[in-house]
Amino acid sequence: MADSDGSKYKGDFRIFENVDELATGLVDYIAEISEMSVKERGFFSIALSGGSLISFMGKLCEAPYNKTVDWGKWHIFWVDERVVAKNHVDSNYKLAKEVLLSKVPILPSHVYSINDNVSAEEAASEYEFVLRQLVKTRTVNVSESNDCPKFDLILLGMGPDGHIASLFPWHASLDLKDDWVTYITDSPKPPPERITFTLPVINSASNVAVVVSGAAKAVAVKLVIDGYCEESTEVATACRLGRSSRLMDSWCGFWTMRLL
Ligand SMILES: O=C1O[C@H](COP(=O)(O)O)[C@@H](O)[C@H](O)[C@H]1O
Repeated sequence: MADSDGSKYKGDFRIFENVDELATGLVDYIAEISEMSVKERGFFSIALSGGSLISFMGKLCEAPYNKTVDWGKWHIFWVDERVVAKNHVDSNYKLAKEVLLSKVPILPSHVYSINDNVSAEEAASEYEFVLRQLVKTRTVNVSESNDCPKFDLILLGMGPDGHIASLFPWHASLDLKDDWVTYITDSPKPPPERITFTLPVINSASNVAVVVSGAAKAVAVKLVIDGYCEESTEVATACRLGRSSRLMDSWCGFWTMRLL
């Protein structure tokens, strides 16, 4: 498997019987990468999406993870965020806070949420500025092949239309090469105003997992799997899917990519 700039990825598909087993598989995977990153770098930088993925992460608040995970070393970011107040029902931050952040000893200063008092454009540019500072101090690692941040782990969900983060099929934001964080004001899924990491940042992470469940997403997952079989393995694949007539009934699992 090779990315467009020649980077190599190793990945696998993990399929589960039900969402409870999916949640266990996911938190085992997260705990393993957290341990490895803390051992190697002294930090664990993780970027979260919103949506159903976050509910699965609730298992991290249970034993043994609540005691074994080195929470003090976690630095938490958002791959994408809706430009709404932090206490708004659509806020990805609010969801993560309720499910995880308020229940484990993560340091508040290690939680990098967006500025919800400014426009989408300003929020994206401020978020990129914050990221640039953290890359300078290597709290977030840097990619060897470009100057992008190299998160230890990026967790993505996927919509039925194949969107990941707030990168929607055929949207111009998919083609951005130099920005790390961008904004959109025309999201096909409400709310319309969002900020999102760009594909170069997502494709530079050490590890990426795309977590998907439900019948509504089966078509999109089938296309991703076909894409993998054809050796087209960028995360971008998921965004460029569109629709297909080849159906699977449902899907419950996640697929991983590890930068070699
Ligand atoms: O709008 C969004 O949707 C996707 C998928 O959400 P899900 O609830 O269908 O799992 C999510 O990954 C993204 O972060 C979010 O902003």
